Amino acid sequence: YCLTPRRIKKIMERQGVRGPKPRPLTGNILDMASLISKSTSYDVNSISHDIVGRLLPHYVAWSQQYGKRFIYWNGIEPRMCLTETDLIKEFLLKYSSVSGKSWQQQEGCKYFIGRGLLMANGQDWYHQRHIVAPAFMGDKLKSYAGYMVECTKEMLQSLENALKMGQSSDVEIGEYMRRLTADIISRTEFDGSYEKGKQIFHLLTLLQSRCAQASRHLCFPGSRYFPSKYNREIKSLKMEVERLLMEIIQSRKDCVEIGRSSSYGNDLLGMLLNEMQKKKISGNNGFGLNLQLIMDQCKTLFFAGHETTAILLTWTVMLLATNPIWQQKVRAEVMTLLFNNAQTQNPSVDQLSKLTLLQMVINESMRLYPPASVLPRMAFEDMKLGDLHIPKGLSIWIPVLAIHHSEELWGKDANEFNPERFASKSFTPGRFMPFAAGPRNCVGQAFAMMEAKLILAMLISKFSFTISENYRHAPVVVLTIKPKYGVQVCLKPLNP
Ligand code: HEM
Repeated sequence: YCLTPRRIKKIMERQGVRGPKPRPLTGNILDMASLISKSTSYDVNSISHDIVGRLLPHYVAWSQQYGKRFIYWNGIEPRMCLTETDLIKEFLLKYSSVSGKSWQQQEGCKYFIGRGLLMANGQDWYHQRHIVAPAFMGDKLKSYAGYMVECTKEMLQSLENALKMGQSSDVEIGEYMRRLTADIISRTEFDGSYEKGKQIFHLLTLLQSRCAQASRHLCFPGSRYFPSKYNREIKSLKMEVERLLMEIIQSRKDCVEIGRSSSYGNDLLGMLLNEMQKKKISGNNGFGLNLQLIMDQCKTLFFAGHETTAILLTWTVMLLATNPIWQQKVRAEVMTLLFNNAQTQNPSVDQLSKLTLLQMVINESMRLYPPASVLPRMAFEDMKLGDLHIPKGLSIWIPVLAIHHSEELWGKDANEFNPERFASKSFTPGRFMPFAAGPRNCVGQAFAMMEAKLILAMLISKFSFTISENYRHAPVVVLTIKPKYGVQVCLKPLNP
């Protein structure tokens, strides 16, 4: 904990990479916290997308002082900021097998999502990825569209009801999107046991917020053993989540064992259980899935798969509400291609890939407000990256938000909403990476895109919307980039 970071610091300093002076144990965490609390203490005056200084003030300050490459300390973990796109590409593509999630990241998520795909490393990650990835491809992926359409119809109905019953046409769309994406992932994972799934995910959301609060104290080793209020609550929530998950798993196993069913089911959980059974039969227990890992995977997919998409949808609605011309263009495209000019109520899922304007708007939304604002990865071996020697143990910190807003990479209008920039498909990889890149990119990318397009298309075909006078533009980072006070929009049914 002491000698390795010092060795890393020396190696980097010899290569001209410097940074702010760290304090014992907490490193630069307190400096970052103080800069962020100052920059986010006020709302943004107008709806400006120039948000890097607000959300990453430490990046702005240190890159101005120390240059593009600088090193800072997240507690006892040294992190090097990397913004050069060719080096990022090389790092994510070439070194994915010898880099991964650091001890600190794993420790922060241990009680919450455990060692599922998102937090796994090395061979363990490789085997998990090969089990999970097929669930998000081809026909399997298409089979989830039914859940998405069904849940979205319910959400649209509840929006209509809220408008009928309420005094005003204002709704906070973020809360609707959060509930909708949680419903969708809950059905995709647990199909028939979906109501119990919702209960599990409610507890998991509580667990996530407790872990986030406790992670502020996780800057030094051993802190998770303190019998603090957070740690006690975290343990009891974790036990309750796992008890409910075990109940679902056990009932599936019982059905197969007494011969009532020949498989564990077609949902995500069924697929993981079938895979575990296959491994058992072939006697390959080395990388087989055990029950703890299946539970961790269920939690991981819920965590990684609902909030990110809900945030993407919420910011996209805000952008369309403030850009009526684009809203109209997207509506026209959706009505023609997906709803056959209102002759059908059900969207034709096969046409989703033809919605180019909607895809451009979604891309622009993820460029301006990338749900994952930074990508941290640790080097597990010494490596050569361009002209740099990266020592084992150094974390590479990729500030996705800053790269997405860079004038050098996107031009003078980098902070403006202009979906037209995505009209040509040839944008350099390394400068647009909402889903990361390389072998360790987002496994649910295609699922998220299908879900986002279906939900936005169905919403825009039913309602027109403008931004409410009550909306206060105040993006903040709480794991993802969130609107602090939600996004209030005025909805108007298109066919009252
Ligand atoms: C707009 C929506 C989404 C965004 C922007 C997003 C973004 C990302 C990013 C940036 C990563 C890399 C994180 C890292 O390595 O530090 C990632 C990984 C991951 N995502 Fe997503 N994601 C989205 C939706 C989903 C969905 C819908 C699912 C599943 C249902 C999902 C499951 C995962 C998993 C399991 C990983 C870990 C992959 C691995 O390490 O091999 N994501 N996502």
